[in-house]
Amino acid sequence: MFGDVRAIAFIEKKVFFFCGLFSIFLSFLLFSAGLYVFLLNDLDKRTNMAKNALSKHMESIFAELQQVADNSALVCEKADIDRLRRATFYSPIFKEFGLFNADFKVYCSNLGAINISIYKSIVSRIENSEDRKTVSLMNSKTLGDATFFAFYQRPDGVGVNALAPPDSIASSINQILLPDYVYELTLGKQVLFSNRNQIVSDLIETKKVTFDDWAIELEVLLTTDLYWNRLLALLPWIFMCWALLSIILCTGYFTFAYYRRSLRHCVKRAIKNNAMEVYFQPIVSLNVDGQYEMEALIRWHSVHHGQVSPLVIVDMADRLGLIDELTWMVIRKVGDFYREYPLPLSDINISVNVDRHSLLKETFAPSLAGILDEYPELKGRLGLEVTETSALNAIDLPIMVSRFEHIKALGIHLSVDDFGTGYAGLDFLRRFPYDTLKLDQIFIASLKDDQFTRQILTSVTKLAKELNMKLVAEGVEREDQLNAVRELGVDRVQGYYFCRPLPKEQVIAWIEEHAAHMQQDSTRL
Ligand SMILES: Nc1nc2c(ncn2[C@@H]2O[C@@H]3COP(=O)(O)O[C@H]4[C@@H](O)[C@H](n5cnc6c(=O)[nH]c(N)nc65)O[C@@H]4COP(=O)(O)O[C@H]3[C@H]2O)c(=O)[nH]1
Repeated sequence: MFGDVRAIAFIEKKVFFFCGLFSIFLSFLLFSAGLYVFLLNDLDKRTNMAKNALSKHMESIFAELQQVADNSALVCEKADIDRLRRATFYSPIFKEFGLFNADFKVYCSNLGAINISIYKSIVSRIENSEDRKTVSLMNSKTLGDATFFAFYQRPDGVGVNALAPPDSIASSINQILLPDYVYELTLGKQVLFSNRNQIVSDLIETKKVTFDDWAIELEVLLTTDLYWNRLLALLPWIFMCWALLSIILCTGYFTFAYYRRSLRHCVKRAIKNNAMEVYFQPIVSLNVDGQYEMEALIRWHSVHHGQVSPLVIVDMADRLGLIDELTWMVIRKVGDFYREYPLPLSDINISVNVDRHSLLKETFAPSLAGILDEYPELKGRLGLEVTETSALNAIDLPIMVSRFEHIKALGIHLSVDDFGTGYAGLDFLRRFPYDTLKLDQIFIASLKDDQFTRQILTSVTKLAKELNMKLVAEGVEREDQLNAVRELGVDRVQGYYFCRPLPKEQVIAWIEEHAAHMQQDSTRL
């Protein structure tokens, strides 16, 4: 087994290279596509988190304003100014608080009494707002050009405004979005915060959310820079994935290759793909009629296992549960042979080997009838050779007899193959309607020198004649064997003496040559 694995590994050296190449491609594909999807999701998630954080921040801002408004009156005395100062001191973001009246005049601030009118555009926004709140970005003397203003007016007209640097609003979302994402926070048309100027690469995706209550818009940008930086950080993982995938792919490949090269799989595939060949061996008649028959024998040259013995094929097919498929394949090939050479084969019967267990199956005869319909040229010419490998029990015996009758009714000739090697006793011959008895080659080999074998074969020959069965001697290789079987009264001979099993074209050539010889012999007589 290990020798085989090493052989495969040697032949398939380049597999390592391709597995490695494919794995690295796959690892990069997995990680780059995965990262892309992850970042898109993350952008979505983080933008929504930022939106929630900003909403909460705005709520806390107005809660602060509401608290200051609740404690204020329409006066601006020292106590009021001190209160506003305290509010400023304790406020996390506001740097200035002011109070305004129902006419939208700011009359008091933490710096002292003042008198400033609120812009009309702001007034109308407060008036149009359901809960009388609004925010704005305006110029302020203390905090500069773009100062964040928040306004809240109590139902009785007393209102509070507060000023904060614009980036204090953005601070609530910085933790969520920075440093990964570039974002821009705008209020109306003005920018509260933006780090857009940091963008040096292309954009992959932009996500926008708006806060309709405050005319605030948040735009979060996913840049290719972030993508590549993250991918670079994932390099160690990509290499680990590459190594792992390479191992998995190579192991998978070699296991698969080993399995594909196993005899089991090769036999299975060859039967399924009809990839085996059938050779034909003539069975020559010793009578003057010169009539002969042929036996179809399976042959298979496997790419991985070379020439495989028919006995091994049959055994493996049996173990794989494909013995019937093998039989049907051989019979169909015999049918094709008749179709291809109708004239030379017109008077020749061909027999096929069949496993006895197949014959016991109820489906065997109907399937065979189906093939005979498919190949009418087989009718009356097909024979089956059955080897007796085990004794039939009392249950199987009557079943077998009825199966035999069914098969014979289809016009099929039946032969006992390898007679003498199995359990087929003389009583067995009387019970079954066999047409032909084939004497196993083991007897023929020892016939000349072994008195005992000669005696057995003499009585078997006698019985076969009594039962009106044809006799075939298998494995006749030499002339002395031929003379010995002739003396016994055997009328047909199969063996290398006449012809080895041949592929179809060669056996047709043999038939034509043999016919020519017969012709010459008969004219000489
Ligand atoms: N030494 C010697 N051998 C000779 C001589 N003349 C013929 N043979 C060989 O004897 C075997 C005769 O076939 P079998 O007894 O049915 O024995 C067959 C048969 O039982 C089985 N087999 C072959 N083809 C099939 C098939 O299609 N289906 C099934 N179920 N079994 C098959 O495999 C066995 C072996 O087949 P093969 O190797 O083709 O061997 C063949 C044939 O090549 C000879 O003069 N000397």
